[in-house]
Amino acid sequence: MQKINDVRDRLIVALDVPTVWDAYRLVSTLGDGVTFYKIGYRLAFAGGLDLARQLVAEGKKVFLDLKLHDIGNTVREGVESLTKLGVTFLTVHAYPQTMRGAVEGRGDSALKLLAVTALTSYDDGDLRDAGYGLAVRDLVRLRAEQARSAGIDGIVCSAAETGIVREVIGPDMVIVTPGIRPSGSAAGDQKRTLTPAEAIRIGADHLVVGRPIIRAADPRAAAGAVMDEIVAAS
Ligand SMILES: O=C(O)c1cc(=O)[nH]c(=O)n1[C@@H]1O[C@H](COP(=O)(O)O)[C@@H](O)[C@H]1O
Repeated sequence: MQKINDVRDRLIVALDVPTVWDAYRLVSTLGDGVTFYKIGYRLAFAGGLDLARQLVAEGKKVFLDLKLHDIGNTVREGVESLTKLGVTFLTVHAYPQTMRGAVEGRGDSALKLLAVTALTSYDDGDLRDAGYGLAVRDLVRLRAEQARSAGIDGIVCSAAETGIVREVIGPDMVIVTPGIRPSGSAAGDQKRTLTPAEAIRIGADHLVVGRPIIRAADPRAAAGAVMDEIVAAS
């Protein structure tokens, strides 16, 4: 498992809010208890890249979740541009050409690339509908192997696959798990979910949590409860 010096870094809160203003309000509500934020489609397309720079300047860690996927050359050039933002993580889809392009673009910068294996909203039936002949666990395993060969830094998967992924990637790559649901919270569109405590016990390095925190009546208390679970299970 990766060495994480500050246990707070194990929780990544997804800033899936409509505006930079909403994001700032949330970051200020959550305060020092949350050190790591994810910026995805919603904010990235609404001023989120400048926000990423700003959060980094304020000492927060940022996971830029752009899930890049294109021909290798285009991915390489896009990743090269993104190395200048100072963010910690960037996602690409775990297709071999895409991952190789991304690794070239990352070069020896500090940016860490995460490969998204099988989205946590997918089950075996959804993969079949998308034209795949593999079950979720087999696809995750294959993509984790390909990510390791390509020189990717970490894997995004459901916490339920942490065991098989760790077996494939060894101790040095990081495992980041969305689809986290504290007990009693609504799954929404997520199909492969685990609780924060289960995810940590099974060996996930970082947990991504969005709606259970950002849509809670009291986001600070919700984040605190997730963090308490993480600390107790660590
Ligand atoms: O790459 C991701 O972060 C990601 C991969 C995945 O397989 N599943 C997944 O839910 N995510 C992201 O993780 C976050 C989960 O949010 P909630 O379902 O609201 O907790 C969203 O921002 C998703 O875009």
